[in-house]
Amino acid sequence: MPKAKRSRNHSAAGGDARGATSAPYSLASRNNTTSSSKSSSTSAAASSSAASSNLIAPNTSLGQHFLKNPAVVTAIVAKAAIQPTDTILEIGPGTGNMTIPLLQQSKHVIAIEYDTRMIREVLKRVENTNEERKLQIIQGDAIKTKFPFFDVCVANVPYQISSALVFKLLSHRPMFRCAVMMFQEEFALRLTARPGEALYCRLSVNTQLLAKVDQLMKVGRNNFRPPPKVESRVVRIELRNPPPPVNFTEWDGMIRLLFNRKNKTLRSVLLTKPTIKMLDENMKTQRALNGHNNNNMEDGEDDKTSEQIIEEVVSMDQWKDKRASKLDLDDFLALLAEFNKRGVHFA
Ligand SMILES: C[S@@+](CC[C@H](N)C(=O)[O-])C[C@H]1O[C@@H](n2cnc3c(N)ncnc32)[C@H](O)[C@@H]1O
Repeated sequence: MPKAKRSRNHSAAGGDARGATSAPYSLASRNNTTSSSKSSSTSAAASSSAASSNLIAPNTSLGQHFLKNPAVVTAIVAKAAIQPTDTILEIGPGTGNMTIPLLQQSKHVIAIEYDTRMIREVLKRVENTNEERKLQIIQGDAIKTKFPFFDVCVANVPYQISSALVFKLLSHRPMFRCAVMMFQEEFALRLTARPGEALYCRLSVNTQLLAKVDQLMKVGRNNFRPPPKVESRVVRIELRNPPPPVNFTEWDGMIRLLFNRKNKTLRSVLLTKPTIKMLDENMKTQRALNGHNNNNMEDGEDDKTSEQIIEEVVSMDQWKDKRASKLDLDDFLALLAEFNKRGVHFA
């Protein structure tokens, strides 16, 4: 998987600035032409310029490791199960190795690419083909760009933006059908890691709370040009619909705290001075917002400090000596409900 530094150095991109704004590119609009004037073109023409695209010097600081094995491209696109009516969002099309088959199978592809050299290459590959009118390219940083409506997302992106991209997709609305994404192997395995596994982390629980993730295939480093240092994997992400009935800010506040030291007991993570101070402040704010005698709180709870409440909760048989690294989603949901019921809030 691409392992580049997520550089803010715009000149390193070999293109225009990675600005906060993003700009749409489209050959159809640029040339002011319509698809009907391209009727003699074929899909084969789109693929034929693949060889020339391979001459572009990859900028590895932008994670430019291009998929060079057509069988892998075909397999990834097949896993996306694209319908002819679909709008596809492709993040980081690079020289267009996946963009071309995506265009051939869908109604519309919107690609977000940071490097203008890549954009020119993709546009060149579709010029005068049947696919040209179906492609829209937005130049910019995918993390800063507002995503358009889409049915399916396909992406092979640098490792540095993987986490931000997953979180962006998890909160994207309206819900999309699925995202088929290539990641560095370890990152992909974190997404599906289970309690007790070494890679189980905040990313695992947040992702699994909001989505179903399937490991689809392993992709060896030699399928890329240039080969990255590590192996890659392709996963499918499907958002849970409806989403779980939990306040995500509250949830993530607790998960972040517990996974800071996931192998320590809940007691030793939560009963530290800075944590108690923070939870006391949250409690004061909540009490002020709700009125001191909060009807949702159990009798007598509103006189206790957060330290007392934490002490009581982590002493319960259910939570005694438990560590985040071994708890599953249901455990975390029950723990959060217990704290919230007693007036302890993490947001
Ligand atoms: C690993 S290459 C993949 C290229 C192509 N999809 C393929 O599989 O051959 C990643 C692509 O993402 C682009 N990229 C890197 N950071 C980006 C960002 N923040 N936003 C949008 N595109 C980015 C790179 O310029 C590069 O073209």
